Amino acid sequence: MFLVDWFYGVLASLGLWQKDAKILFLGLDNAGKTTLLHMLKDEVDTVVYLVDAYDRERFPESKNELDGLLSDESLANVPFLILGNKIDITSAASEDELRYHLGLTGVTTGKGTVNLADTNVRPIEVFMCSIVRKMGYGEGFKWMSQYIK
Ligand SMILES: Nc1nc2c(ncn2[C@@H]2O[C@H](COP(=O)(O)OP(=O)(O)OP(=O)(O)O)[C@@H](O)[C@H]2O)c(=O)[nH]1
Repeated sequence: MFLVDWFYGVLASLGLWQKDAKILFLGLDNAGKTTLLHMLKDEVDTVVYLVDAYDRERFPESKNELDGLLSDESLANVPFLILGNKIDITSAASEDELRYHLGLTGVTTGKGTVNLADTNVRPIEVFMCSIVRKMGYGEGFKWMSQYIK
């Protein structure tokens, strides 16, 4: 659902609305994907933020980037799904550890069905996953879907 909305947004902003197209943003590290995505963020209905839960060295960098997104006015009411990936690696960070390093302890809004419609609270939650093992992210997307109109 988020992908559909997101792609429609991207298509509209690129003048490709109602054209039959699937667009993939691909490129190596440092090619500029993130910068381009930042520029397209005004049409965004939800954000999925991926963190490598095994790469502890980059937690501070990941937190900085996340903080920047969370404080971006154009994303003020946008739900954030944080996916802590690579939990198939046994020494990957636990959910609590990841929450701590991302500054999310006590600030997430709750798993399951949580009605935030009449509040000013932005939905934000952490789900741990292993994308290669096809584990965990389904729950995250399900959680997120309740906040997409
Ligand atoms: N162990 C493990 N490795 C994973 C998992 N998901 C992805 N990877 C590996 O992590 C590496 C990076 O994955 P990518 O999908 O290329 O990551 P990316 O975010 O697109 O990276 P950039 O292109 O640099 O922006 C690859 O070697 C993947 O095989 C996972 O669930 N578990």
